[in-house]
Amino acid sequence: MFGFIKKALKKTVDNIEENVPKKKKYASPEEIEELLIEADVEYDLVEKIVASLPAKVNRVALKNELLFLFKPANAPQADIKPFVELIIGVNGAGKTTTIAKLAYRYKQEGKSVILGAADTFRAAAIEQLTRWAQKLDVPIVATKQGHDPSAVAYDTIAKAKAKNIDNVLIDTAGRLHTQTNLAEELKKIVRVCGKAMEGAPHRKLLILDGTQGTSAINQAKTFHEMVGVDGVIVTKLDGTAKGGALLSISHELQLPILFVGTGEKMEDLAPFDPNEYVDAILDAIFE
Ligand SMILES: Nc1nc2c(ncn2[C@@H]2O[C@H](COP(=O)(O)OP(=O)(O)OP(=O)(O)O)[C@@H](O)[C@H]2O)c(=O)[nH]1
Repeated sequence: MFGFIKKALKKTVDNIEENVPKKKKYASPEEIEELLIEADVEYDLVEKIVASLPAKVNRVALKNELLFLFKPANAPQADIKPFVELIIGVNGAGKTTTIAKLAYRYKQEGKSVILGAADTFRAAAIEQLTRWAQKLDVPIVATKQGHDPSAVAYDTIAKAKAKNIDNVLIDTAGRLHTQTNLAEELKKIVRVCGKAMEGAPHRKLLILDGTQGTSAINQAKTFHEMVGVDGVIVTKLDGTAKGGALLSISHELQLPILFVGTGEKMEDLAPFDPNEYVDAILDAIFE
C-alpha cells in the first residue's frame, strides 16, 4: 500500500519544488509560508501555522505541527452487518467512481457488496453505476429515473439483509433544482435507511473533488450542515497541484479524511495516512 499517496502528490510536490528554494536542513517561517501557499493551503491557516514557528524550523517540528491538523478516523465497527454507507457530494466530484473503488476494496477484503442507485435524478447516474456493478460483478438495486431515491435506499438495505450481504453502498444525487430540495431528499434518505435497519446509515461519506483545492470546503460545509458527514474522501489527488488543500479541508471541517483517489481505475483508492502525506510534502523542501 505504501507510496500511493506520495505518488498521487507528484504534481503538488513538483510545483513546490519549482517555486520554493532548494532543499535544506532548516527553513525560515517565510519559506514555510511559501511552501504552504504553493500547495494551496488556505491563507488563514498558513498564517496560523507560521505564527507558531520559531525563526529556524526543522523538519520534525514542522511535521508535528502539520500532523496536529488532522482529525484521526475512528475505525468502523466491525460487527455491523450489513454496514451501510451513504455516498454524498456534488455531481462530477467522483462519487460513482469512488463507490466502485470502495466496492472493489471490500470485495478484495473478502466481503460481499451491494450497490444502491439512489441518484434517481439523472438516468446517466443510474446507468453509470449499473455498468460498474456489472464490471465488479456485484448486485445493484436500481429503478427508473425520477423514482423515489429513499425507496431505492430502503430496498437495497432490505436486499442486503435478506441475502446476508456485508456492505451496502448507496449513491445519492448531487444536484437538484434547489439546495432545499437536495437537503430534504438527503434527510429523507437518511431517515428511511434508519427504518430499513436501525442505526443505518452507519457512515455518511462526503466525496470532494481534490482538483478544486480549498474551494471544496464551503461545499463540504453545506453537506455537513444538511446531514452530518462522518468522513471525507478526496478524489483526483493525482490530478492536481493543490494537494496541500487537504490540510485546510481536514482542519476547517474537523472531519477525518478516510481515503484519497489516486487515479481513475478501481484499484486507485488509498487509505489516507497523514504521516505519509505530510512526509511527501516536506520532502519538497527539507533534506
Ligand atoms: N485522475 C483521477 N480521476 C478520477 C478520480 N476519481 C474520479 N475520477 C474521474 O472523475 C470523473 C468524474 O467521476 P464520476 O465518478 O463520474 O463523478 P460523479 O461524482 O459520480 O459525477 P456524476 O457521474 O456526474 O454524478 C470521471 O472521469 C472519473 O474517472 C481520481 O482519483 N483520479
